Amino acid sequence: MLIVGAGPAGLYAAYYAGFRAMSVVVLDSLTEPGGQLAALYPEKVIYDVGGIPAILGRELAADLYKQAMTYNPVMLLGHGADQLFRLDDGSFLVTTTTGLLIHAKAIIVTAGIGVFTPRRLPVGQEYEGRGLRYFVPNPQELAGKRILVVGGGDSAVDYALMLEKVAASVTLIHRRHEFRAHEASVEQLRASSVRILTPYQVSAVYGDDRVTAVDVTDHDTKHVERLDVDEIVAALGFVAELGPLAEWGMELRQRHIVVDTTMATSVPRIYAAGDIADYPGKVKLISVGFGEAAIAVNNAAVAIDPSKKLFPGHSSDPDRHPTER
Ligand SMILES: Cc1cc2nc3c(=O)[nH]c(=O)nc-3n(C[C@H](O)[C@H](O)[C@H](O)COP(=O)(O)OP(=O)(O)OC[C@H]3O[C@@H](n4cnc5c(N)ncnc54)[C@H](O)[C@@H]3O)c2cc1C
Repeated sequence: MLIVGAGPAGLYAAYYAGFRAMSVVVLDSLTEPGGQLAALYPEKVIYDVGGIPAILGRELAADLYKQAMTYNPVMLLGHGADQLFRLDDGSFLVTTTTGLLIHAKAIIVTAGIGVFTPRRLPVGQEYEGRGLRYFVPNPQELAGKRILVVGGGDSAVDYALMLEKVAASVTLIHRRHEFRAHEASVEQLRASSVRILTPYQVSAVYGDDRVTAVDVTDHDTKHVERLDVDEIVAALGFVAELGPLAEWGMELRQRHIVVDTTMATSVPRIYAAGDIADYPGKVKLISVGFGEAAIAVNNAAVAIDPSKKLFPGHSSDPDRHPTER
């Protein structure tokens, strides 16, 4: 089973496909699991996931990842799904943007709002992974460091506030005077120890193996300041597009994949779940994506092997779960 997208729907589908004893490959073009939770709102509290009264986006992403890994799927992060080839026996070959070839008897597309690409910092891209990053899944990784956060939206302000608690210092630069983030967060930011520089942009990045310093330039006065930093967190937003999946032959409606009540798309043995799946009455929520993922996996199990039952049994049944509780 190939699952395209490691957002909440894809991670949950990976768990469920493992529970159904399938061998599973999960692809995500991003290097972090969690989809929108990790990319767009890691520091926001989510209140409407059943059974979890309140949880941070990044914490839910981490828990979903842990659950997804229960049956050891092959998790290919940083690999986008690219071209689809259908074989005579009804199975598929899918190429990845990184040159891999994956054979799958069925596919579940949980691609959310499509391929997310972080808006890159215009300079210093060669330092990505060596002091320049677009995600902070675990703030402790940056404990004691001198950090530059770049951006003016919710993610940038949330990251600055989160990192202030563990970092040696945090500077936030934004190219405009006004922030796009929630007013309350901006007020919190102004009251914090975060150094705020506006309207500034990063004009050069210096380092050897890793980033050591940056030049930041005042947009109005062109004044340049050199800052010694250990880590740059670029939170400049993401671009999302359906990308190669649009060419897979599935019926689409307004950039979403049309599914029936079994989550089947118009291409046999390709299913869709989560934000990308569309049907009358669709509601785009994490909890809805979980249910759709379970429906998709169980129907795919029967499509691959008609001798299997649609109902998977209960995970609480004795001998059905591999981990200790
Ligand atoms: C600010 C904000 C707050 C929100 N708050 C809530 C809330 O409180 N409660 C709630 O229920 N919902 C909330 N949502 C909505 C919720 O985040 C989405 O419904 C959920 O993330 C959808 O999950 P998904 O797995 O379908 O897709 P996504 O989370 O979008 O994940 C899809 C993944 O697929 C990957 N992908 C796409 N195309 C490809 C490809 N070709 N190859 C490989 N990988 C690919 C992407 O990189 C991405 O990681 C919020 C959304 C936002 C933006």
